[in-house]
Amino acid sequence: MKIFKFIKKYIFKYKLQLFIFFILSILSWIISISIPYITGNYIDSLIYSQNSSTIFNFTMKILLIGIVSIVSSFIMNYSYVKLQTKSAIDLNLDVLNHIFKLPILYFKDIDTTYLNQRVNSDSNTLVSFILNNMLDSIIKSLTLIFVFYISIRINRKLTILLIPFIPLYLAIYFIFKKPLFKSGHDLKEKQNKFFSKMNEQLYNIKLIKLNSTFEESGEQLRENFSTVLVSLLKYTRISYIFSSSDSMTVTIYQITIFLFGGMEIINGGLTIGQFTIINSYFSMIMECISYYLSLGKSYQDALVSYNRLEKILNQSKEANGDKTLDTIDTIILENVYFSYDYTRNIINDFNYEFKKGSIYCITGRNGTGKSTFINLILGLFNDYYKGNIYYNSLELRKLDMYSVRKRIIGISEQEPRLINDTIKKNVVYGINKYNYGDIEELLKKLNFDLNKFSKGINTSLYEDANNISGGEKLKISLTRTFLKDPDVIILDEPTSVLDINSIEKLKFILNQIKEYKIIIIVTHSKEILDIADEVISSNEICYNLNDKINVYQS
Ligand SMILES: Nc1ncnc2c1ncn2[C@@H]1O[C@H](COP(=O)(O)OP(=O)(O)OP(=O)(O)O)[C@@H](O)[C@H]1O
Repeated sequence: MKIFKFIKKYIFKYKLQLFIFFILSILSWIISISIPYITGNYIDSLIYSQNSSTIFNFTMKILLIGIVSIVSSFIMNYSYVKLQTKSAIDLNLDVLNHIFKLPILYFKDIDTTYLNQRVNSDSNTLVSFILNNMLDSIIKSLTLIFVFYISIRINRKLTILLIPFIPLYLAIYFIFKKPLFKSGHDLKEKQNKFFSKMNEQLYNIKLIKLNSTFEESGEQLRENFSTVLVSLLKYTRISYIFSSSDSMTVTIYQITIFLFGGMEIINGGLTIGQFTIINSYFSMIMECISYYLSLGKSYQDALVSYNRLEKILNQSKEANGDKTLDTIDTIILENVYFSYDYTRNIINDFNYEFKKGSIYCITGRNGTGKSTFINLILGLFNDYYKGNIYYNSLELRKLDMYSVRKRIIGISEQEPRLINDTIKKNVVYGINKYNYGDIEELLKKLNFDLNKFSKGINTSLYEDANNISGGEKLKISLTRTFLKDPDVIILDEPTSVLDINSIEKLKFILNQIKEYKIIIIVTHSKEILDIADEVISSNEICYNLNDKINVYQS
């Protein structure tokens, strides 16, 4: 029931498809349940009346039913596929949307390919489970009632013989419930991890080539696969024992029907037509019961998926306030502390004021917290710091930083990533309003030679392809930052991959625009320090890296 509650909003969104699917499922059920009855009566009328019009009527009926059945099952399947795919993708995107808003440190120990795989397969499993069973479970119950009723009316003794098999089925399900859930869960986890490992190998193709670690990579995959195989075999063993109990029961049923049904015909308690009706209806009863058995199994599979999605959705989103700003004039830090793991402070009682109209350079040794500091003032660590950070007079935790970052902060990262799209799309990524002419002008100002690219600004770029250099990537990211024309500009190591000439161009642009902006630059390079109004050493941010006594606890 909790799975249904969780999924219903995704499938009820597509009411028309759902309606068509339901109506046609019911039609196909009526057809399947009436055919044995019509056939049994046909056999008896052939035996007792020998009238040729009976044959004509029966064949016409079967032809009509056949045509209706073919057309309706096509439309039913078509609606099902549409409904299933759309609902599953909606669920998938909702979960992804939640993941996007989890604290950045959640991703520290998470394999994102694995996570993606997991969300996708779990969303599909859940939607399919509900769609396949929501109506089927009702139809199968109706079938059981209807078929029992007709069978009892035809032959009470034979029908009563079937009843003890029902508790037997239930007992089998309850015995296998836990092992099936556990082995199913284990298998899904291992499969997702294995595929993510495969993906990682392709992602690191350059690293593998440069170090010629082809054999080691293959070996790693094989090792990983062997754990998948162990889980798969265990799951197969348990599933097989579970399903073979089903076939065993079918065999016992059939023996019972043929033995007692045959005797009843000989003794005149059943006509041949009635025997075929009962025989077909008993097969339906078997189908229904084995459906309920497999429902138990697929419910356990769906429960695994539900628990895994719920675990993600129960993760709290990162703190993000609701106040917004139209301009930023100052960023003030008051007694700010930050630690990743509460064993060592990366930022230690830091106080500072950043004002519009100045360029600030943050320098310092590797690993001393410069990038951490940038992430902190951008609002990525809102759940983890102590002290106060004010934008104008509003504390960072109260601000809707999604909106502030989107509109009035521009960031160029140390290792900018590209989206797989054209140069133009990469430059305007995340920017709603821009002037097309400004793009080319900015690229030119940064010494970015568009003529080198076959289709100019419309050339497609790929993050992992080598059709663009590190410096060119950085220039795209810088162009995006300047095109946005934000109040705060943050550049993390902007000069590390730029040539001297391009550094001079960048400095020129920064000096030109600084009057109305707060510009913060993280740098190791001395070449850019001369444009700084203030230089902050990372030692000031964390004045004693080994200070374990003073570690703050949140
Ligand atoms: N997600 C994280 N979890 C735990 N520790 C982290 C995390 N990110 C960074 N650190 C640690 O925090 C310290 C500061 O890292 P940070 O990246 O801020 O340094 P940095 O000054 O920018 O270095 P660099 O000059 O090399 O870019 C490092 O010791 C690093 O190992």
